[in-house]
Amino acid sequence: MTYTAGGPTQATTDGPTEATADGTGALRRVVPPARRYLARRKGVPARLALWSAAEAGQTFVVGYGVAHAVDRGFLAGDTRQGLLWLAVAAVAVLLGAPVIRGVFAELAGLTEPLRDGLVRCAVDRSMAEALARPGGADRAAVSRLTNQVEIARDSFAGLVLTLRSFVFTAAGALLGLLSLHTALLVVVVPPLLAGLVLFLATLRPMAAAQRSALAADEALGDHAARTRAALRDITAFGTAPETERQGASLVADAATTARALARWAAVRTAALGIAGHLPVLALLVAVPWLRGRGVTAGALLGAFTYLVQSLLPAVHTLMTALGAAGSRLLVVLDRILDRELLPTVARPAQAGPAGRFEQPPAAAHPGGRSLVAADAAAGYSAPAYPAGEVSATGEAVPSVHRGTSGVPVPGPVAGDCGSPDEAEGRPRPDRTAPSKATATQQPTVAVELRAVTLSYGVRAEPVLDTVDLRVAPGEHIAVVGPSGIGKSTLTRLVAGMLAPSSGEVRVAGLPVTGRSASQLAALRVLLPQQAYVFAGTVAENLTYLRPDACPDDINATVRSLALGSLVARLGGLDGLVPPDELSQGERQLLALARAHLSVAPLLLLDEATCHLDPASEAQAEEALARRPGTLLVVAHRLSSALRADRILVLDGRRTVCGTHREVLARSSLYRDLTGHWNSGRAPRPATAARTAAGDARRT
Ligand SMILES: Nc1ncnc2c1ncn2[C@@H]1O[C@H](COP(=O)(O)OP(=O)(O)OP(=O)(O)O)[C@@H](O)[C@H]1O
Repeated sequence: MTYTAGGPTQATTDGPTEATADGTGALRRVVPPARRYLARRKGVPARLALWSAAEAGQTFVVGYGVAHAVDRGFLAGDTRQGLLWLAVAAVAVLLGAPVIRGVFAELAGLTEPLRDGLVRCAVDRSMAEALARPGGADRAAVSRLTNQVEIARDSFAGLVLTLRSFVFTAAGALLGLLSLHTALLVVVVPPLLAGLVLFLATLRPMAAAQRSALAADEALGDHAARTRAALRDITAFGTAPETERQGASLVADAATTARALARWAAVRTAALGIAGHLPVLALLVAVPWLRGRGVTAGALLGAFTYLVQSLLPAVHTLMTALGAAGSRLLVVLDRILDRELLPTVARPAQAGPAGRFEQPPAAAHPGGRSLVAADAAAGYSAPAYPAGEVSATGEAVPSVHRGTSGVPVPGPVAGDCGSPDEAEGRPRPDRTAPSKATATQQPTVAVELRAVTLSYGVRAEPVLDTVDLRVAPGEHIAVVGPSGIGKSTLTRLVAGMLAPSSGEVRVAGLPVTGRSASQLAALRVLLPQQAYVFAGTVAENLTYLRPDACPDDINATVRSLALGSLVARLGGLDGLVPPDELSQGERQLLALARAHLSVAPLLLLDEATCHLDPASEAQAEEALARRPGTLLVVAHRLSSALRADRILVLDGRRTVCGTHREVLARSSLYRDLTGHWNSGRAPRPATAARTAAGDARRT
């Protein structure tokens, strides 16, 4: 499949890398639209400032009224004046409600248009992405984006409120200090400014670090999710070490970015300490000096009150809000506004005449594209998993070509699975690997197992134990045995996808262990139970393993497998295959036809006909048996076993091979199996069979 661990890494780190490189990427991108946004709403901040001033005045009047009611009224014995000042304070309290309402109404004038604009962006992007991957639209993306919009709106509102409160509180506190004594400002302002400057200096690198950490986390998550989805193909193509290496590298990236973020967080904490606590300390240390300059005890007490009650909490809130909400806002805005990710929004040329979005070229075919094609459209076309679909039927293919229909179809990976035909973008067999002609000329044995033992773990009981087998070229072999006995393991060994723990496996006279994917591709085709087809034309699906097949060959295959009606229903050989709309059996038929058309001298069918009815299975197996070459079939029906020249009964150490009559005579397990197949009951489970074998070995 297309999934490449390299792909996501590249795709997701491009932006962050840029942002990290100069530390200003996100700010540079976000500031111009933010300026334009505010410029269009100049009146709103001004009105907000007026309401904020009124709010500050209201707060001042409440305190002022209470103080005078006490000092000039009740304590001075003038109850009337005391009540009058209290009435002033009460009016101020009552006026507080409309003032707060005014503040929030103006705030909404700033935040709600922002939200609307961002929602529009998010919807446009979702539409663009849905058009770019028909049938594969990521519905969760819409919810993710709208969630991000809410985050942006809330962060923005919080920031505006905090900034506003800081400006008015700080101004009030500094004016208060100034009114008490100018010397107080000399002591308080330097550490306050130093902390603020240090804090502002951390903003850009911190945002870049946050973005990088986020991107690294996403790349890692993406890799994990895609690896999980591609496990089967990764195993099939033996690319686990490469996947693991890429995973380890992404983990290292995530750790590095998390450490960078932690370093900046430490600097920010230091800034908070300097601005938030140093002024109080400085004031304490400077008391003798201040007293010498005529600052009274009452003024000192007032200064401490201003610092502890107003200024420092305001600084703390500002830094926390700017640090958390500000960075978050920057990152989220940058993502939502990222034009690179908005193809149809950013490029009006793609809009249709009526202003409707036209489908991008990759989407110009009906739905049901395979994951391969969808991933490729999403940008993951850089191949990482060496392959050639050869081994695993039809689609575990890492790169995407455009077929003659213009539809992306899986193709080979340059360098590792045979050189692509540049003219047609089609796979070619590896010329260095033995061709069918040479393979059939040279070897007298098509498949050979020499004392093959395979255990999946060091201490695990062997699944196959010193198995010997020789299959002649052109022979048709059926492999039977209860569930879990090792039939698939055997096919994977013969296909070269598993290395034996001991012994040797040869195909066409050549050891398969250690061969490259392309060399193995020239030797055999393995069809697993789960048949893959990809979104492309019928012809592209059928000729994938033999791109140079002529129409006569294709038609002969279609006839041999009785595919005529299916092909006709799909619109002929040029009709498009909708993978999601085919039944399992139809998919198996297409995969079988593809194998039939291939020139590999050995076909391995691992229950590849299990979804076919007995008649279709018989037709397919007979067609594949007539095809020049050797056929090894994991049989799940007696009829399938009876069609073979010989039957290999896997039964632990008591594995037997021979004609139906021979194995019937020699293998109790085979007698058991045929009895069960005839009666339709489940055969004896492998574990029981293996326990019996183990018992036999021990005795
Ligand atoms: N990758 C693996 N790691 C560990 N054990 C495995 C692995 N693959 C298969 N096995 C074990 O090896 C044994 C044989 O499995 P295998 O798939 O070859 O059996 P099978 O005969 O094909 O079974 P079935 O008919 O159910 O497909 C089973 O016990 C299985 O659990």
